[in-house]
Amino acid sequence: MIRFENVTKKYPGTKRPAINEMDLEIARGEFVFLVGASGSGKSSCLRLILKEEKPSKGSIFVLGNDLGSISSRKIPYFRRNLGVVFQDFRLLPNKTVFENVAFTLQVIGKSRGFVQEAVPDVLKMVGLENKADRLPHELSGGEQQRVAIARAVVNKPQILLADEPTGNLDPATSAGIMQILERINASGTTVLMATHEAGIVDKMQRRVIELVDGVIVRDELEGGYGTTGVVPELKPAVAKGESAKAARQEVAEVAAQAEAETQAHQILINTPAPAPAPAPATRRSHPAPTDDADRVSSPATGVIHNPNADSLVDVSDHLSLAERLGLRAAENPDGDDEQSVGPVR
Ligand SMILES: Nc1ncnc2c1ncn2[C@@H]1O[C@H](COP(=O)(O)OP(=O)(O)OP(=O)(O)O)[C@@H](O)[C@H]1O
Repeated sequence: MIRFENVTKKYPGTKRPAINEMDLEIARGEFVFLVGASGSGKSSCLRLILKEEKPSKGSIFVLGNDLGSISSRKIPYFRRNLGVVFQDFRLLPNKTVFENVAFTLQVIGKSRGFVQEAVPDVLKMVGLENKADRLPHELSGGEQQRVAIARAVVNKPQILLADEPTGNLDPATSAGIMQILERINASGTTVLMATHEAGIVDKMQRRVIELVDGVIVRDELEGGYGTTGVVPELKPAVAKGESAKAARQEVAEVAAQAEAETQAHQILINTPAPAPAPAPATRRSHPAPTDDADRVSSPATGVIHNPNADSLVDVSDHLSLAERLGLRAAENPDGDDEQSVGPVR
């Protein structure tokens, strides 16, 4: 489902690569934590999967697509199979909960009937069915993140990428978010989550991939947050699951060795855990969603236009979000006027 083959990513002007000769395979339906110190390459990994960044070397395959062969014009279509959740929620401040979630579907041209059915369903799934008319600043941080998750999964993506989704939330709220992500995973969506939250990783006991300086140093099938530097560097195999199995064996050996040393020297080792706060916005009244089945966008004007409707919806202030969510191409490299937002295939 996701495969990295000898992938290196080096940003211009940097001395060492953010991702260094990485081999990785994630199968359909897995729940995978990406852990590692700040700067170890977690976000770079997610951006490469989203094709927000190109590898300097190597190949990346996602959902059967070789990302190197997807043209810029096709990227928004590719990204419709991927949901993304960020630490800072990235909601549209002047739109209600319903509108924030509906926006994703409207931009990709779903009909009003579809929107009216899908949005309440997904809001129910995240427990916000009674807050559909609230604006983001009228919600708690946890509720805002639940809206962001609803928005990410309303189009039933095959893969959900989450970059520190609990980073701004307290532990109890984070636990609620993790339950939602588990439910989404149980329904068949593959989840890849970058996190620093040791407590969450330890509790869930899912596959854990640990990065140090852009290199996978641990790939454990049912792992905890772990302790960077204790586990020796691994050479992950390309074949599915091989690296995880190898990691498990290595970890077991290291654990046995550590246990023996601990007994011999009577050494006690302690581990800590973190948690910080959220962000708000402003109000504007909102119309009911319009029929967007034939809606197209003009990258030049930043306006979504439904040729069958009387009105234009100005989304110029939302373009970067649409781009970020992969719903609209940032630019048309072919230089023609072909629209990058269109009907679902
Ligand atoms: N756009 C960029 N230009 C140059 N260097 C970058 C860029 N993005 C990331 N880097 C560098 O690449 C390395 C990996 O960064 P990345 O954001 O992937 O790490 P991370 O593990 O997600 O960190 P954090 O946990 O702090 O979010 C870091 O050294 C970072 O400074």
